[in-house]
Amino acid sequence: MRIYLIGFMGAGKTYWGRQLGQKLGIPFFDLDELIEDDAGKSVNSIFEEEGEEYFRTREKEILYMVTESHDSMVLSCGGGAPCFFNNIDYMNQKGITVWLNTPIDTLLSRLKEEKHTRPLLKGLDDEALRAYIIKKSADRRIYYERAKIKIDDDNLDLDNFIKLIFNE
Ligand SMILES: Nc1ncnc2c1ncn2[C@@H]1O[C@H](COP(=O)(O)OP(=O)(O)OP(=O)(O)O)[C@@H](O)[C@H]1O
Ligand SMILES: O=C(O)C1=C[C@@H](O)[C@@H](O)[C@H](O)C1
Ligand SMILES: [Mg+2]
Repeated sequence: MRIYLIGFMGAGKTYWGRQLGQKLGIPFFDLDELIEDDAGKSVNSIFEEEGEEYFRTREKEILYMVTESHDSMVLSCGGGAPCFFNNIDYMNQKGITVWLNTPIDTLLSRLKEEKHTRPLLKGLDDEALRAYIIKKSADRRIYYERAKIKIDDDNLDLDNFIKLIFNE
């Protein structure tokens, strides 16, 4: 069983992925962390030094590598991963895709604190950040909504989170 968590930056993919892997007793990976380990530098530095296009190519390659080498895993994807190279179709073929459709206000309050770790958010003040989140999440919706499972509730505990994924 492969579970792919997708959704906007700050949606909670890394937060939930780690807990889910532990609870289900299967390996957990974070795609951004795999890319960082492989490159030996942060996502920020990759964007700065190699550019976004290079990052997206590595993102796809590492998505495929970790998928092909694990029949069972939880993979927390980066916010843009499903939106490039038909990656969402690939993930749908290979496992269960789960979209964390976290409300804009929750995203905003989380991302205000963490702008510096996300290259696409650097330098945005609070108002510009809100506008960016609204626009970019609307643009990306066509990819996110192709997930097999959609989670709208941002106030769940782990057991209820798992029940939603397995339709219990
Ligand atoms: N359900 C939650 N309850 C409390 N805090 C949360 C929850 N989900 C996420 N957070 C916190 O919000 C912040 C952003 O979450 P996280 O890093 O998991 O986002 P992400 O979806 O992985 O984003 P990215 O696409 O940028 O990797 C983190 O500080 C995390 O601890
Ligand atoms: O939403 C995005 O495009 C991104 C999200 C992060 O997880 C990282 O993958 C990177 O900062 C880009
Ligand atoms: Mg993350």
